[in-house]
Amino acid sequence: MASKGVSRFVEVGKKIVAVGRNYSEHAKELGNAVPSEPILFLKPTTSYITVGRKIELPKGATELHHEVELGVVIGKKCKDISPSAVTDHIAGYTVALDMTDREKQTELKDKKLPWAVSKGFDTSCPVGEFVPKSDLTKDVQDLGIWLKVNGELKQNGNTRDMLFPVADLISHISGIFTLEPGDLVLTGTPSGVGPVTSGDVITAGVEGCPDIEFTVQ
Ligand SMILES: O=C(O)/C=C/C(=O)CC(=O)C(=O)O
Ligand SMILES: [Mg+2]
Repeated sequence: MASKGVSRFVEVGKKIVAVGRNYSEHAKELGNAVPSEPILFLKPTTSYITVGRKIELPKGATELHHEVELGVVIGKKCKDISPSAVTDHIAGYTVALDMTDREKQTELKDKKLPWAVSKGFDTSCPVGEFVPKSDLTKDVQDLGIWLKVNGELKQNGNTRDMLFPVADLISHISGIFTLEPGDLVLTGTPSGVGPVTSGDVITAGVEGCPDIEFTVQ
């Protein structure tokens, strides 16, 4: 468990819950309406990799997209908790990528099918070092969040622009899925998502967390 400080990396618990379209500019750049409640999906824990591993292109993928996200690591069981109780249930934070096979996702969306295949393939959830919440000196809703591909800035946002802030998200999720210690919540990506290909180097950061670097195999 990350909260026990065994590893400097996040050691993901039983699940990764991801939030979609949580920044209006990102919802709009993909031609989607701004949601009226959080859109949730799950990524398998086998999608999780830490620094040193490579992101693998899923078989047949022609449009693998980067999405940088603030990751929230759960510290205490959350079931039906109120927004005001959320901070007490968080262990800490990390930088995460929600790698997405965008062509596959579009195909699935068109057929009104779930996104799992496009979001949950092996290596689709690169994650950085664990930052205990006590080490984050800034407001979690005022953190710069950015991503570069081969040194070129592609995403540059701020967590203040989340449609549903972390406290509301975790409270909402806890009414549906019980969150357990070590579970990781990906809080959505700001605008600027785009393709990467074999050999590309992705660097990304969230203010207050160590930057990450991953190469696409
Ligand atoms: O609806 C779409 O076309 C795409 C949505 C996403 O990929 C959602 C996210 O994962 C996100 O906003 O972070
Ligand atoms: Mg995402």
